Amino acid sequence: MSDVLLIRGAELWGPGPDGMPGTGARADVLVRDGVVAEIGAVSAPKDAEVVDADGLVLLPGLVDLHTHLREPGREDAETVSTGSAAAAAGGFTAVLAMANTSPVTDTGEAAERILDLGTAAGLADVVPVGAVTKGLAGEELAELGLMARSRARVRVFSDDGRCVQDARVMRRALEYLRPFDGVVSQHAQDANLAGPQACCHEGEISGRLGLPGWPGVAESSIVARDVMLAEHTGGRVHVAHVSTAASVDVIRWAKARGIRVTAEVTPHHLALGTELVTGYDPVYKVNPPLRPSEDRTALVEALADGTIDAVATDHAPHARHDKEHAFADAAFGMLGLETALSVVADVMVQPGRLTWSEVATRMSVAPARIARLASHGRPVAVGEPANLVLVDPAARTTVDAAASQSLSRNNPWHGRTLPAAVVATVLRGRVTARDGRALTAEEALA
Ligand SMILES: NC(=O)N[C@@H](CC(=O)O)C(=O)O
Ligand SMILES: [Zn+2]
Ligand SMILES: [Zn+2]
Repeated sequence: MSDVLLIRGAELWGPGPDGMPGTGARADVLVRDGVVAEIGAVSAPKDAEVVDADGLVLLPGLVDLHTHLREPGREDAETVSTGSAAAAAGGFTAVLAMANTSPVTDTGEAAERILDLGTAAGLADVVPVGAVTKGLAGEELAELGLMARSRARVRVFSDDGRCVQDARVMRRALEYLRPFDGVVSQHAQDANLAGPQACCHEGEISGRLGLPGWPGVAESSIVARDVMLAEHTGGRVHVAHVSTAASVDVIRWAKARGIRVTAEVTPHHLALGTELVTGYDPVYKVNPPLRPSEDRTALVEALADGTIDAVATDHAPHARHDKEHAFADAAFGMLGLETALSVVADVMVQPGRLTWSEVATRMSVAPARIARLASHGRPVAVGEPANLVLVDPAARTTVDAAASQSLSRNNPWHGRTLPAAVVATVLRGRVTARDGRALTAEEALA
């Protein structure tokens, strides 16, 4: 493969050299040695690989703050390699790998192992998230400082899958992480309000189906507590997978007060409603649960106005033998990496709620800033690392779960037709995926 790449005639919607929002102006982008070398009307050097980008949108490579890659421990559901392939196919150049693996990522060595697995796969920057507490047990702080100072330079810490329930532990984590500029990504859910059997939104539908539910207040009450702890400590809190209107209100209030809080929403919480569980199909079983339309409307508005900073997938692969059970017994979680951009295009761009420039902000610039990733979410400008995604905004694709790059098949979008498609993903100047297929590891590292 050539080390020189010419992307010809793309609409530039990522932030420009001055950091200002992109305007969609058309230009050629020449990439050499992993860096953007020239922008404008560029004649192709004779050794260049040329990608015709007529009618296509060029954005900085997407960054996912919330991915479950399952390695080590559950390589039957996903590996760093297969998850990286799904990421590249979906337009991502960096993913943050959640710590709820087996063993848990709660030491510097464990974090470095994840980093090295990502490097070996070569399809996306795999950035480990560190656990907040040892073994995700919620009691003793994990080796936060050692993870932060390791080669993996961990800045995002989360017990995701579980809430940091103890306010004292949360306070200590926020205090401890301040000098490292770290952030706690909280799975906000009061375990005492939800109950161990909860498996969908608590409301009229859960009552009718006879399924125990999570009330929305189990989430918003923890968000309220955490923003007050962030104010008290001066630390940074990030709310993972926000799912209720009340949580959005708390975040809006906290931001207005100057509290250091950020938030993410998943494509599925924007687009899918609690009524889907009436068919008892476990593909719609996810934590936090799909919510009623009032909540979804508030999430869409908050993502549009920037109260919610980022879209994150919460890509949660599960093997068939864990997912294909009666609703009450199935594992929580759904795939997300390969469909995220199309779902955002469907819910946010097509109805005119976000421009492509704002998509670049919510799916690349903001998540990179929250995770303190220096080489992602950058302006499309000369001298910047060439981490890019090329999107066809006019494409329509019917999702085929069987065609996924993920090892798992728990894809809630199967059979749905979605707008916009990732044409190419570029990581430091190398094409990592074309037309929904990631390169093989050998091709990527060649
Ligand atoms: N989202 C889910 O339903 N499941 C996640 C855990 C989590 O994100 O809380 C998982 O690890 O499977
Ligand atoms: Zn979670
Ligand atoms: Zn998660």
